[in-house]
Amino acid sequence: MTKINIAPSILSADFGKLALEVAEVERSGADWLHVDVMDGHFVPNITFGPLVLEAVAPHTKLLLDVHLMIEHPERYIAAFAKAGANLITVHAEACVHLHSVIQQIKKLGVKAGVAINPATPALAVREVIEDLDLVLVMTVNPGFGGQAFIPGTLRKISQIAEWREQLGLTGLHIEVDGGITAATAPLVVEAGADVLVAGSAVFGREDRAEAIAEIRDSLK
Ligand SMILES: O=C(CO)[C@@H](O)[C@H](O)COP(=O)(O)O
Ligand SMILES: [Co+2]
Repeated sequence: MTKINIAPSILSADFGKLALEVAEVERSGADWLHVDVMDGHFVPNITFGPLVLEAVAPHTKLLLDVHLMIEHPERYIAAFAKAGANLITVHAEACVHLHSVIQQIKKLGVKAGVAINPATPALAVREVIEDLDLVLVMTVNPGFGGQAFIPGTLRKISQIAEWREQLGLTGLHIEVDGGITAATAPLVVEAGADVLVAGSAVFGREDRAEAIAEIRDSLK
């Protein structure tokens, strides 16, 4: 059976006590920590940069999963790797030379992911899929937490899972991001996802252990 990883997104955490928030989701059964970087250009919202990641990194042993929603990600990859990123995901829509950006990430000894927006076809990752550690299928339009899951993204998850199977890419993760709750988690896992980002569904709840357990229980 495939292990399903739950990755709380710190976008919905209380930034005033970020280290405590991160420690709490780690104690509560999270597998990865999802770090949403937004630049106010690729997406309308602005979050944080490598300095905040560097401040968080010593407070957790969770895999640091950095989601770059920024233009020109190639300019910032080295800084995020140095700050402690274990996995860096760039958007296909933000990279003119996607293959080259993936190689840049891997040369730094960091795992590489490519994200696609709801309107971007799965084909956008097909030519590079064999070089990747992860494909991130956005299940909402990027920029904000707390949005509703877009059901039309399920067929893309299935398509990517089919390529994973056909090409024997057993180590390739399929991550989903946006609107993941105990209600939508079974649908995306059924389609082939194995990394579930959950922002508001975890940090929006008082009891984070209960929130993570509810998502896991929904998969039984
Ligand atoms: O990348 C993003 C948003 O652009 C996400 O990682 C959000 O943080 C997910 O939030 P929820 O939909 O789970 O509240
Ligand atoms: Co994200």
